[in-house]
Amino acid sequence: MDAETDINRLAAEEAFRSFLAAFGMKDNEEIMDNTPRRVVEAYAELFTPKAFAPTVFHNEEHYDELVLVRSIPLRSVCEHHFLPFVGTAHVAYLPDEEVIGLSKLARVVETYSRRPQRQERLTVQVAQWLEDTLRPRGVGVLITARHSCMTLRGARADNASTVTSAFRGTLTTESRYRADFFSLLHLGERAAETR
Ligand SMILES: Nc1nc2c(ncn2[C@@H]2O[C@H](COP(=O)(O)OP(=O)(O)OP(=O)(O)O)[C@@H](O)[C@H]2O)c(=O)[nH]1
Ligand SMILES: [Zn+2]
Repeated sequence: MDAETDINRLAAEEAFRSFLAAFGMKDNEEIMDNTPRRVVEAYAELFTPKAFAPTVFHNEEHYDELVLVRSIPLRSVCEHHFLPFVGTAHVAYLPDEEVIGLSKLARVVETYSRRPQRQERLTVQVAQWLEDTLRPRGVGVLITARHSCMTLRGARADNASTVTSAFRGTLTTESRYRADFFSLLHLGERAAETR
């Protein structure tokens, strides 16, 4: 997957300097001199995906149960307030002819997180990427996240978290695989509780 961010840093810094001035911060030298550069660098980092190759292997063992990578850390920025949302993604698929390098499931979550996002879109993009890249028999993605725009400000709903999911193929059509997906997730939660 290609990295495709093109940022005009100087223009962004100038714009943020104007933003700070409009907030009445003109007299603070440190803020006016250095903060715009730091903020631009911070958002540039948050919005620059790393390119990666989706390594796949022939499924010579005919492995035909779910592969689930649990608890992939997720950090993104909401497109509405440009504030972070942070959480966890669980990504599963039912292989057909090929299996994918496990780390690629974490990398795809990271890639789609590195842009202004909406949790629903991120969830669907990860599921669709896996569907398009691997042509598996099924896909399941579940994301849980806390949005700081609704915990730190606004509604200030401190502990509220949002759960979204996307399914493809057999995870949509066959209840057995959907049930497996959730039971594997819960197994993980119970194991984590006993640690
Ligand atoms: N569906 C969805 N909504 C989101 C996401 N991230 C933030 N939002 C919401 O986007 C909405 C923007 O609503 P507005 O009414 O335009 O903004 P606002 O006045 O700042 O709203 P409040 O947050 O309620 O103060 C808010 O309800 C946010 O909670 C997301 O990933 N998905
Ligand atoms: Zn928001």
